[in-house]
Amino acid sequence: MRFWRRKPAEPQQPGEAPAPPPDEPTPEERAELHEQTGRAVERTRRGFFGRLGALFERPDFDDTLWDELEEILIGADTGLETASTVLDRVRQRVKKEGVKQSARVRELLREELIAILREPGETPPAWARGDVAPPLVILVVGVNGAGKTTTIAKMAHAFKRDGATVILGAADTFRAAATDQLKVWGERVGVRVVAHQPGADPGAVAFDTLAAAESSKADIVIIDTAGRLHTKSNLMEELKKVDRVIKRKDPSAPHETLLVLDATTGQNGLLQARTFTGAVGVTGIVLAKLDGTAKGGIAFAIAHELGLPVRFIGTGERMDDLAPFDPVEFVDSLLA
Ligand SMILES: Nc1nc2c(ncn2[C@@H]2O[C@H](COP(=O)(O)OP(=O)(O)OP(=O)(O)O)[C@@H](O)[C@H]2O)c(=O)[nH]1
Repeated sequence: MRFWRRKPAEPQQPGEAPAPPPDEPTPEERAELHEQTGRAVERTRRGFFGRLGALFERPDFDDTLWDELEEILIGADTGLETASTVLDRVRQRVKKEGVKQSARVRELLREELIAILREPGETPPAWARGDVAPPLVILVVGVNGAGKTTTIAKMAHAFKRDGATVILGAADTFRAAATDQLKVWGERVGVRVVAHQPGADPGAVAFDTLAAAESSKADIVIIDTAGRLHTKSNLMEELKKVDRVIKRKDPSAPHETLLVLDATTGQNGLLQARTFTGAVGVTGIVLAKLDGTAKGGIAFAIAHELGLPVRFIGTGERMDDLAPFDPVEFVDSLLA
């Protein structure tokens, strides 16, 4: 699956054709996305959404259907508010259309689940749009252990595969191990890592990473940050500072700020997300470890309650185990 798209050269003459629209995925890429998404939601599907099959097997339905649907959605960690919204919308349409067949309810449920995931809007991420002059800067935030470092490595690997030169910035200077871990991944992926001594100023690391990207004409910069939550206010101040340093170098950057959430923590992740979005302008979510949980319904809560798009899903521990998030693919895999 192609992730990154280079900014086309500026048109030579005024009036010359603008950049072409993003490439449509090839049938092979579609198949790959389908396989990866299916694998990532396997547990959620088996755990909760699998029960939908039996519900909709009956040709008609009665009022108990709504309670059962609510139980399934909440069980998968969509949260009460999001579950109620989806089901209210389905119910209204059922009433309006005078639906009698459960197969039609299933169709409406599918449509409303997709609509929820599309609520944050459908603007593609900066790396896929091809409208950012390099270096494209991605700031990555999230609590320790969420899967930040692994996700950064996976992203770097994917962008590199697409032909981009990538530089990583180890701005989690709080833990020496974090820098070491990023360096190990950098070597494995084959991308440069800019790092300072433990305890150094994370802003200085960000600054040097951008400078290195500029001088080497890199396409993409990904900056790792600290994620200790026990000194929350310090952490948020530190993140704000990193963000300011980046903006001083390039006022349009960071072009994306991604919050990595551990999908296995379900609704807890939502609370974390609120803390981070309050401090830095998060533009998207990465749901790491989606393959390891039956709580994949959290994706609906993220879209509906935070209004943030999910950009990537973690589908396993290997370098290739990262997939772009596709609302239709996601819902169809859950309902399969
Ligand atoms: N199954 C699965 N495991 C994952 C995924 N992403 C990360 N992990 C695992 O989750 C653990 C934590 O990942 P890290 O990348 O070290 O997490 P981090 O947020 O950088 O944590 P710190 O380095 O402690 O800040 C590792 O064992 C990863 O292999 C995923 O998508 N699926």
